[in-house]
Amino acid sequence: MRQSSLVVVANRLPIDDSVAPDGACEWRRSPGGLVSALHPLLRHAPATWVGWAGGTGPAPNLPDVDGVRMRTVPLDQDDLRDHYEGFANATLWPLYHDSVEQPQHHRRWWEAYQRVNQRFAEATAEVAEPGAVVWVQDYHLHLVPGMLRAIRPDLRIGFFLHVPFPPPELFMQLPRRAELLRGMLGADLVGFQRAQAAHNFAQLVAKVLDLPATDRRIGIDGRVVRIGAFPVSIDTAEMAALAARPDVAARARRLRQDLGSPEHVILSVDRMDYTKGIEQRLKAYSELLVSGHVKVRDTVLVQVAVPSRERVGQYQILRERVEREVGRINGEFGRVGEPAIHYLTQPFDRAELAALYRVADVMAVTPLRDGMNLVAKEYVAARVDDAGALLLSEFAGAAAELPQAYLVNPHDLEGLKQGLLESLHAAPADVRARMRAMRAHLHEHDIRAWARSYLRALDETGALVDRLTSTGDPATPPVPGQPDRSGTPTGRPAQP
Ligand SMILES: O=P(O)(O)OC[C@H]1O[C@@H](O)[C@H](O)[C@@H](O)[C@@H]1O
Repeated sequence: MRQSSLVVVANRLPIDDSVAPDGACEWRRSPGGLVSALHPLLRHAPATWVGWAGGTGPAPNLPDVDGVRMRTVPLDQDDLRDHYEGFANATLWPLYHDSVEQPQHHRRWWEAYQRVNQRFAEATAEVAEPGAVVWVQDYHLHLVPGMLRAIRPDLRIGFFLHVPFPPPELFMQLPRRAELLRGMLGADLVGFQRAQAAHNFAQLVAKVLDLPATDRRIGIDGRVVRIGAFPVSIDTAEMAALAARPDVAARARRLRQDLGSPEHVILSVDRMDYTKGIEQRLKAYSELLVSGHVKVRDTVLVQVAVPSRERVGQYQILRERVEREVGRINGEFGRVGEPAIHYLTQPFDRAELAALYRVADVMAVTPLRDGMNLVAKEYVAARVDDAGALLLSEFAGAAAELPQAYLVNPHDLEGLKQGLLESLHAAPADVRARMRAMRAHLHEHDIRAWARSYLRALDETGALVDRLTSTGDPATPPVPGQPDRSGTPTGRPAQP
């Protein structure tokens, strides 16, 4: 078994399968996301990515992807239903997003969650070389740090949560709250998107486990676990380069014509998820049509809603409701060849997405709760022309970093309507100034800065990151507000 000095562990492998022209199955690196973030670091390691390849068959033996080894963890039908669709996405996901849908609790789901986490921990233990750095990602794998430490105490283990971490009042509902917290504390560093989440975690650890905890450090079993905020980001330069391509700019012009050359284009791009506030946004738009503040010929809404977790009941219900509402609005306000809403459920390739971003005068990103929301950041990165208004929910993690967006509370229907109108009719100079400031922020705080700052904080000696970044990639200075190697926050803290 080949072993690696850096191991990333995530529920999904960073690859997609597609069918080659000769009919064979091909695996390709998935565009965007975490893999783009880590790739520049991983390729110098050598590194292994431990994850699920999708589906429920036997684990495929995958080739290295761009120099990164793939270690597949199989899930069977029961694991898929009880671990992924059950405990991860019908218990934790709604609970962590303010319980906007009711979290469900089933003992069978918890058993599957433990079983699958143990499988991930064992696979990781096999591929990590002595003293390796292991970075565990997200809410599907809360127990892995603890389980892994029990097998391999020599490892340096990090855990990062991409979604919000809820306040104690909500988390306390979990029947297995103590086990989940203990699992995370198997790590040396627990990272969150926002400082508030780290605070929630420290409070819970003190309350549920009776351990000494501050917002920075927790003592357990004679060890110190550090906690902190590391807001995740995107590959800003890649998105900007894509959006600046002449073919993408031409495609954007064409899209505008295809939309009927309206005065205003509003765009929303979401996974079909009840946390994204799609229904609230449609209601606001529909009321603006009724009151005549928005007219179909002048303004169009393009709503991309890519189906997600389709076997989970709450997602099925949402899709039906969204589609009924889109149909109603188009029936009532559209005309032949002029729908009020252009509704698309297909996933887009990156170039088409960049063209859509470039055509959007207003990008409406209004989730009810979101760990970060990378679509908001992608839109900003794509606006190389400094145009375009970002309408952003206060409840997206991104709002703390992009205060120049037009911020709204998506639970407040009148406020949402007001925000839409304000961003639609904002003075071009104001729009430009805001966009420029947001682009400058993302230029500095990109995904590489995020990965490096996290790994620096995890690997306190700095040996690993120095080795990874000494091969051509210029070292990035610590990100303001995030811990440096000594765990000391630097510069301006991320806003709450
Ligand atoms: O993996 P899924 O269920 O298709 O969801 C997409 C992503 O949704 C994100 O918001 C989660 O934090 C990721 O971990 C997840 O991969």
